Amino acid sequence: MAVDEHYNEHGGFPKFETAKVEPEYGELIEALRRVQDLAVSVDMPADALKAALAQTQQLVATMEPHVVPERKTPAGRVPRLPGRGSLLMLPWTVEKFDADGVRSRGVFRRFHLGGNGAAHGGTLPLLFDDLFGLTQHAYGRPISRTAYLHVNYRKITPLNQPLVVEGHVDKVEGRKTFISATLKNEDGELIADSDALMVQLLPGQQ
Ligand SMILES: CCCCCCCCCC(=O)SCCNC(=O)CCNC(=O)[C@H](O)C(C)(C)COP(=O)(O)OP(=O)(O)OC[C@H]1O[C@@H](n2cnc3c(N)ncnc32)[C@H](O)[C@@H]1OP(=O)(O)O
Repeated sequence: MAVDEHYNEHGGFPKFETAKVEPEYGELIEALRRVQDLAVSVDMPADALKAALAQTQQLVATMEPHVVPERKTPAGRVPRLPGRGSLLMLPWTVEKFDADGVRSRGVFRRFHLGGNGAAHGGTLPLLFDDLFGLTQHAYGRPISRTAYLHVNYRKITPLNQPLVVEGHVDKVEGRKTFISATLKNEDGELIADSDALMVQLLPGQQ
């Protein structure tokens, strides 16, 4: 791989910068994920519901004064944390980040449930799309936008079982980066695969 001569030209994208956070930040994000797990799992009596509502309203009041613009929040900018500290991203951990590919490991959790014990189909493109962004970044390509993303669902995606996703750049043609990835279980069985086209932004493009 040769680092692209236009690497620093990210169209309208600013340069990605990692964030430094207090130790409690990662714990807070994990606690909020646990709340999400519970929110889709519980069936509470009225008094428990009222207590949970009051506590949640209190939490909102604590957090609300600290809202900042997109690139000021550490969410999504702490690579060592699962999901880079973003509540949107799958809470997976990157274990390989090289020009020849990116690998990430984790589980789909209760709050990713679609039905009948399987992860919601829409959570897989989220996993793949984020991996593709990292993959083209690791390859040395400027930050690009996904033009298309195709997923083949080969097997049911289980919850709470360690899985591994791995992607690599297949080819580059001008502004276009073609990337593919597989999602497997720890026995090496293929659960899904995906391929995508990412297009480098032109100056001023968002
Ligand atoms: C470390 C942190 C990393 C963070 C990374 C963040 C990455 C975020 C990735 C995303 O998820 S972005 C969100 C989802 N994607 C979008 O919202 C993209 C919306 N679409 C667009 O903005 C534009 O359509 C796009 C920039 C992708 C392309 O528009 P352009 O007008 O700049 O390009 P154009 O349409 O001229 O296409 C350029 C080339 O790509 C080809 N192309 C574009 N869309 C295509 C498509 N859908 N299928 C096949 N080919 C396509 C097109 O044919 C052409 O090929 P050639 O150069 O060979 O002629």
